[in-house]
Amino acid sequence: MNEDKASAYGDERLPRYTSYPTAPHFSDAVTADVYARWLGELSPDLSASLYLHVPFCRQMCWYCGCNTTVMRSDAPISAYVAELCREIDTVAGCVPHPLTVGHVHFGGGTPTIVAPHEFLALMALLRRRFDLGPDAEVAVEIDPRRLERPMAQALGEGGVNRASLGVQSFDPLVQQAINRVQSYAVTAASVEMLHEAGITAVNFDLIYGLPHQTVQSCRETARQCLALRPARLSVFGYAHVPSFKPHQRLIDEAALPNGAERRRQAEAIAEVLCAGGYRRIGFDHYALPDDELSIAEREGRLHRNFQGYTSDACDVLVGFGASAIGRLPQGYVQNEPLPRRYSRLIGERGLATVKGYALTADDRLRADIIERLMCDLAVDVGAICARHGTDPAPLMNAPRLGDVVRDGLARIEGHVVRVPDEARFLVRTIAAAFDAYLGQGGRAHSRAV
Ligand SMILES: C=Cc1c2[nH]c(c1C)Cc1[nH]c(c(CCC(=O)O)c1C)Cc1[nH]c(c(C)c1CCC(=O)O)Cc1[nH]c(c(C)c1C=C)C2
Ligand SMILES: C[C@H]1O[C@@H](n2cnc3c(N)ncnc32)[C@H](O)[C@@H]1O
Ligand code: MET
Ligand code: SF4
Repeated sequence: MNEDKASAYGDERLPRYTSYPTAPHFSDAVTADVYARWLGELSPDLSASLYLHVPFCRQMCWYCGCNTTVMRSDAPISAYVAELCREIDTVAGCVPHPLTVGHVHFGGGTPTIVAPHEFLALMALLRRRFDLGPDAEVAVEIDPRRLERPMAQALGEGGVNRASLGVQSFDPLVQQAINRVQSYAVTAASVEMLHEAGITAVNFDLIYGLPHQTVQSCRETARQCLALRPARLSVFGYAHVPSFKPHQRLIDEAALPNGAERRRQAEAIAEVLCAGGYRRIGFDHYALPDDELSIAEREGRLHRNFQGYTSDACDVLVGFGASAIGRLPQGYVQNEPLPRRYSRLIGERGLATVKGYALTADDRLRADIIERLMCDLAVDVGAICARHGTDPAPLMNAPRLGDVVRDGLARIEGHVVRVPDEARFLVRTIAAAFDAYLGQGGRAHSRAV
């Protein structure tokens, strides 16, 4: 792989391909009525997963790119939980039979900001309205700075069996610069509380490319993580997009590492984690060899959804809450992102769909190719085209694919496209060669590395 080319590709702004087409291509043609009809058409043999979004935090981390707002009082949060319940009832009422659910994910924001009894009520409602098997995976995103024992216990009681903790960086200088002070002791105490509640499958989120972060500081954070032995880690490159996340202006741009430094940081974290016994999953996840994500990766059963890499092979993803995205066989739906407008829409109709996308045959083909490439770092375009009953030649002849092959980012054998390990961090670049909408979104994406 040519180093200069690799760094030029790494500086490109590209989608993360958590869906195809990506969210910027959704339109208001998909309304709540369309969603209700799509739900009504679901066949009983489909497996479903649920995503519930809680868009509140007690304090803003300056780097944050998630859909969240600072909420200091509890009353609006309780009101929001009631709206989530109304949405759950409405959706369940639109489906002609109880959906079989294998995975539930609470994301945010900080879902553990709700009161313990509210969380238990939400879980009880989900169990009443859906067919949640005894081995359903229930995962919750957690802010370790705010986790208290009663909530940890409620999570365990409610059936949570996976927790994802925001760690980001253990470096005190970096923590000051991002307005997120969180000692190693606080993180360790959260892990301990979760263990006591019976929740042993833990994920840590880390970020590189933050202000004042260095290769050395990234290595040190990764080493500290090893001591706590989470089953998984997600390692994201800081996406600095102050034009649509204005609080990111509080980040000192002069202290941000450049593209070459970001690449060294990502590689340093990978090196420490792999030396510590973790396997690399896709371009930004790491997992212990006996973790379900590692097993799924080895068996070619890895998938990609809005949370990133997953072993979840669901046919239907139902999203609840402000900004939540759903994926049905017919296409994507997205809820209103602003909590106040979300509340109003739920009050009026019980649904808050404002955008979406009806998939075409060509979208399904490209979505399959991009997902396999993002998950396996290789894709048999010939086999996927055969399944879709179409000719692989136009895809294999895409000019961008020729470019990345010429520059050593991918190899082609017959109709198989393979990404060599040294180009793993650039897999989005190769996936983009199969994206028919590339460059049409008009919105800023984050850097490829
Ligand atoms: C918990 C917070 C979430 C993060 N990302 C998502 C959630 C729920 C999901 C998400 N992120 C983006 C989209 C749009 C469509 C897509 O690319 O597939 C969705 C559904 C895009 C996005 N993510 C970040 C930014 C700045 C953008 C917009 C620009 C772009 O499309 O690239 C930053 C960011 N947010 C999160 C992560 C992990 C991340 C960057 C590494 C959290
Ligand atoms: C859900 C996870 O997303 C990551 N995260 C949140 N905001 C950003 C951003 N701007 N860039 C990269 N990663 C981010 C954090 O690691 C968080 O824990
Ligand atoms: N809000 C939590 C945290 O930052 C979970 C990850 S970010 C959605 O710690
Ligand atoms: S990173 Fe997590 S805790 Fe921080 S503002 Fe974003 S959602 Fe809230």
